[in-house]
Amino acid sequence: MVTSSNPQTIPCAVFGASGYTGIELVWLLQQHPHFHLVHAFTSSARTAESAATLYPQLQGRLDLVLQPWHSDLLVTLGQQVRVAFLALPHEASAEIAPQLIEQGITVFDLSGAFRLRDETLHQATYGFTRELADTHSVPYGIAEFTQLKGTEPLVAVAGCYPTAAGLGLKPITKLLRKDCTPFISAVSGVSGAGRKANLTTQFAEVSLQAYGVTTHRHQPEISQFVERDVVFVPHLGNFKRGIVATIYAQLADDASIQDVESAFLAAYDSQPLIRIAKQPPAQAHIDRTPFADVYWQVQNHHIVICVAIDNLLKGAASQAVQLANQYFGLCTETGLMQSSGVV
Ligand SMILES: NC(=O)C1=CN([C@@H]2O[C@H](COP(=O)(O)OP(=O)(O)OC[C@H]3O[C@@H](n4cnc5c(N)ncnc54)[C@H](OP(=O)(O)O)[C@@H]3O)[C@@H](O)[C@H]2O)C=CC1
Ligand SMILES: CC(=O)N[C@@H](CCC(=O)OP(=O)(O)O)C(=O)O
Repeated sequence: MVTSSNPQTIPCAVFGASGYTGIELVWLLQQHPHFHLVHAFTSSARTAESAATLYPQLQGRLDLVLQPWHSDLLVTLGQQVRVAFLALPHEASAEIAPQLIEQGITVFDLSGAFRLRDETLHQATYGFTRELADTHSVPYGIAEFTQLKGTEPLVAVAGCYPTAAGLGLKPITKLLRKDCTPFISAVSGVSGAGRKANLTTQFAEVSLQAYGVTTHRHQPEISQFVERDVVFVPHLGNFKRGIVATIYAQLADDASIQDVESAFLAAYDSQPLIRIAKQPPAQAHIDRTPFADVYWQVQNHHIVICVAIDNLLKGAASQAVQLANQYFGLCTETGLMQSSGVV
């Protein structure tokens, strides 16, 4: 275990470092007091390139060369690092994670490859199979609700929309009507789709619009976490980063406003990266921060919950670092409070 009185460093690597969540991880880990970034990898399609060539805003602030990943580096990597953060497409994570685990490296995976426990549901959602023997034992990482022993080989970091929806719903699920199906409407900035070129996320094409209605892969993930069916409708908005989610549900007849208040306070009072908001949170409030802002109102037995997060930080990179902090016995917010974002 690493503690602040025992300032040991933990060598780590980032995969997918040229992508949006990967470069955010690199930036967080470079400034972290306990993690030491030994390698940052791109795909094998690239040649070695400085991080500042791909992200000029880092020029003069980060002197780091991103290396193309080749599987012949595996054994050496196993001797060099203790932890790997994977910011890769789902199928690439599914392939690389077991190889890293085999080398004794603990993996924090930001993709959807290991989030759904049920193999049939995973296949129906993602369209590929996983080579991992026991997907049921992989911890699902929403940091405020995940207990890690520090011995798990793999942690499946939650998705961006599921983090927003889960943080809003999880504290009050026991207070809902048994037959209530919560409705989640959420708007994401375009960085949610990653850096690769894509017509639908090109600046001139984006106009606030719902997508994936009834088919989005985050519906089963949210449902698995809150342990009930949900309706989820994501929207793409014409802004760069952030998710603003609005959740509607019906409270049980015997649930009071005080019960709701107590449930949220019990869940979040001692959580430094959750802010109970006094007004509906805006994208600007969480932009480039590791916080989730949570707000609710009850009218009769209707509850509306609003949650805002930065998709690249609390929805991905800073949540992965939070989980890694917890894994190594550090305070959850270590190295995160001053995070500023790259993209
Ligand atoms: N964007 C977001 O808001 C969130 C994303 N996620 C998840 O995080 C992961 C990364 O997303 P994001 O950063 O947006 O994606 P990007 O498209 O921005 O980046 C993908 C990265 O993966 C690398 N890569 C692609 N294929 C391979 C491969 N076969 N082997 C090694 N490296 C490879 C790319 O390298 P190269 O540049 O060389 O092609 C690039 O560095 C995804 O699984 C995504 O679902 C999770 C939460 C939020
Ligand atoms: C705007 C946009 O396209 N968002 C992505 C979700 C972000 C993401 O990469 O999903 P994970 O959090 O599951 O990894 C999508 O709808 O697929």
